[in-house]
Amino acid sequence: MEGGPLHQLEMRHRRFKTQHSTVHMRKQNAVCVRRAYKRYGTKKNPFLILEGLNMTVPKGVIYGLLGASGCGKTTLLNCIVGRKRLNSGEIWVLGGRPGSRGSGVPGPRIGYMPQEIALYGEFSIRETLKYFGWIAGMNNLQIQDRLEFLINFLMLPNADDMVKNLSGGQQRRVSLASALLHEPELLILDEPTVGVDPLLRQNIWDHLVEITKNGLTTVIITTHYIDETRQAHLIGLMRGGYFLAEESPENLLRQFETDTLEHVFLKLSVMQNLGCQSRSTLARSVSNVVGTPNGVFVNDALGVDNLDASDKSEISGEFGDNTSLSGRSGRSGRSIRNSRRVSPGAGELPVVPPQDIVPTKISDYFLILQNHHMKALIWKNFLWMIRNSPVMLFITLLPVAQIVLFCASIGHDPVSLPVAVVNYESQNSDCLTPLHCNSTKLSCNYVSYLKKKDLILHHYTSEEDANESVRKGLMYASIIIKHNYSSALQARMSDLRSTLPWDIKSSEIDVYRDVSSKTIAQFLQAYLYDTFQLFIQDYLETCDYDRHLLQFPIRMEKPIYGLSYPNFTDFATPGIILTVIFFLAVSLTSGAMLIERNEGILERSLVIGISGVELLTAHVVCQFVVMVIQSIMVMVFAFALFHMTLTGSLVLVTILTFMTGFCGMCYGFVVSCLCSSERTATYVAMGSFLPTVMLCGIIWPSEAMNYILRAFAVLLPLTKATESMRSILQRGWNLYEPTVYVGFIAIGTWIVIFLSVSVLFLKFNKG
Ligand SMILES: Nc1ncnc2c1ncn2[C@@H]1O[C@H](COP(=O)(O)OP(=O)(O)OP(=O)(O)O)[C@@H](O)[C@H]1O
Repeated sequence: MEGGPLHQLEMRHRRFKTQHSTVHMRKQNAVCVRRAYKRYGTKKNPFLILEGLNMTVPKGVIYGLLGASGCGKTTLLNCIVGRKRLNSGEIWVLGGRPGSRGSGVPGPRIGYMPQEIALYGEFSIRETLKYFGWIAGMNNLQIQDRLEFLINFLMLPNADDMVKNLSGGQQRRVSLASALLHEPELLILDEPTVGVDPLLRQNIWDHLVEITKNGLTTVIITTHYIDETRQAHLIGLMRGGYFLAEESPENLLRQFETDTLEHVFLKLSVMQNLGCQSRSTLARSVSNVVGTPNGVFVNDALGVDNLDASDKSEISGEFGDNTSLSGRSGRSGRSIRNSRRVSPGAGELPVVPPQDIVPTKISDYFLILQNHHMKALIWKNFLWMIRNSPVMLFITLLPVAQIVLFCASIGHDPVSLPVAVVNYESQNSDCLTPLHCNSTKLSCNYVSYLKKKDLILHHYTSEEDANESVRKGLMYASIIIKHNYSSALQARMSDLRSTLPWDIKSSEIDVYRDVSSKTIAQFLQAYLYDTFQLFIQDYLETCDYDRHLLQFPIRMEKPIYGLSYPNFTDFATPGIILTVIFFLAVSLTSGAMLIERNEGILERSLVIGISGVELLTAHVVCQFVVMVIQSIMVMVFAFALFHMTLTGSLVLVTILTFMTGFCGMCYGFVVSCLCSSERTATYVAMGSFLPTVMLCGIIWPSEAMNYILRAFAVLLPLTKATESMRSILQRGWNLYEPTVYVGFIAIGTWIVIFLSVSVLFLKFNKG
């Protein structure tokens, strides 16, 4: 350096003084991070990752981001690409704030290679690049050109090889190719050279040097191979939530008088650990005025103490200054903690300058779905379904299988019930004479009526033995008929007024039941009553009486709605159809979303510019097709094959079923937003399935429910929809009936609620 220290100080002071607009300067850089604070955990128990970090990446440089595993490099990159938000501080990327309207970030201006492979194993290399190319707005010809170049350059195998069949290193290279494909302005590569052989690693670096030469492309790269970043123009050494240095590799090596960057990092870390030095002192030891390829100056703290306060804050901001004067208050001389858990309230920051207001056109508000995005997403979703066709076939047929099982197994009258009979009058012998008015073996005639009811009768000789068989669980009931049954019954019927108590008692048939199964016990009771009624009316006719004399004197006329003999299947069918369609849509949607998210492809798609609304819409389109097929098949099986009652409009039933499936899809979106793994999503789906079945009046009338629960159950998505469908099916009601349209309104409201929650979640939940 020329001149004395005073001259140098003067020169530097002048240089700093010329910078008037910090915001303007920040926008000139490819990336500019100022006073970034990022914590995980809760406010009470925070885990601080970025602690007042400043970073400046001028345009057209390769920026090597170095730091120990877990120091927060990926977190920083995620904040830069707009996938995570800082707790405080500012980030400028390509002149705008990530995520702000008109910034283009996230968007195709960025090429992002995350640390994970983040690709679909079932797609070929060509299909993978086609998907990302389409999202970036490339046409097929452009994609093909770049594909050929990247396959050769990255030494990839055949373009039609499936990603899952590639080695780990090859998969990483496909991931790198996806980031390089559309030649973005800013390339963010999280450990691209892991598992790559040294020759190819060198080629990759050469390529990065090549593409940054014209100053139009900027690269931020993280790596664990510290010495490979010698080819970077700038290196940021990250430790303890901020940068120990942000310099060119040559300067770091020169200042530390060492041959390897590893040693530089080691020395800086040791110095930081000494803790007695302020960060400005630390930086003073390592920094000097350094020219970057674009002539941008970095990290010079020398002489800044002589500047006035306003200058200091500008300098610390503008120069990616890791001496961070503005963020230094209260931290000077503090040693880095081994555990970076900090007390609540740490990290109070100066006010961040206001964000520029980007003028928005009205058309921006209508441009929610971009054609090339939708084309790529829908194509990708259908391709995924085709590649997973066995699973998709299973999922598509599952509702049909369930409705078939339901129709075949639920709601029918139980048959072949074993019953013990002790007939003391006929001694269990077969009836030799038909029913007639003077019969002395009426009991035997009644027993033959019971046989017609498809009961399996077992004859016993004593009441004790018959009851014992019930006690042992062999029979559902024992029927005991007394010695003089016929004469007692005839006496009872001939003169009601003077019937003796003895005859009343003897004309009764005693039944001992096992009522542990309420349904069976009720059916058996009904069988015995019905059979006896038929028997006694037939008997009356043989004695020339009107058979209606012994009919229960309340007459059930033909029902206004429903069948004369209503069955449980008809009652439960609407709820079962809606529940099956709803919950299969939940599991299909949440599963697809979680696979997309957990395989990392979602993150990647969002960084390249896909919006939450586009993502949801594409899933809705693809899964709606599946749901429509499922619903149509379910209805064909329920109404055409199993002849479930359908008196109303099939169109209304179909629309309601589609809406319910759509509502299930939207709930699936919410579940996938709230759950981090498929296992948790399965628990949530299962956890909501049973309450829905129990509370929505599907298997038992809601009128029988506890009144508080009933008030709550009314609000659930399927309660009103089930009532509505039941009314269409059984009563033949139309849409103008309140019960019917309330069901539609209820399910529509839930669709809006679930969709809004999902869209808001995708929009705002960033880290
Ligand atoms: N979502 C999260 N919730 C809580 N802690 C997290 C979360 N993501 C990351 N962390 C923690 O933050 C720290 C920094 O993680 P990050 O992935 O940014 O580190 P890194 O420097 O990229 O590490 P590596 O080089 O190993 O990839 C780690 O201790 C990690 O466990």
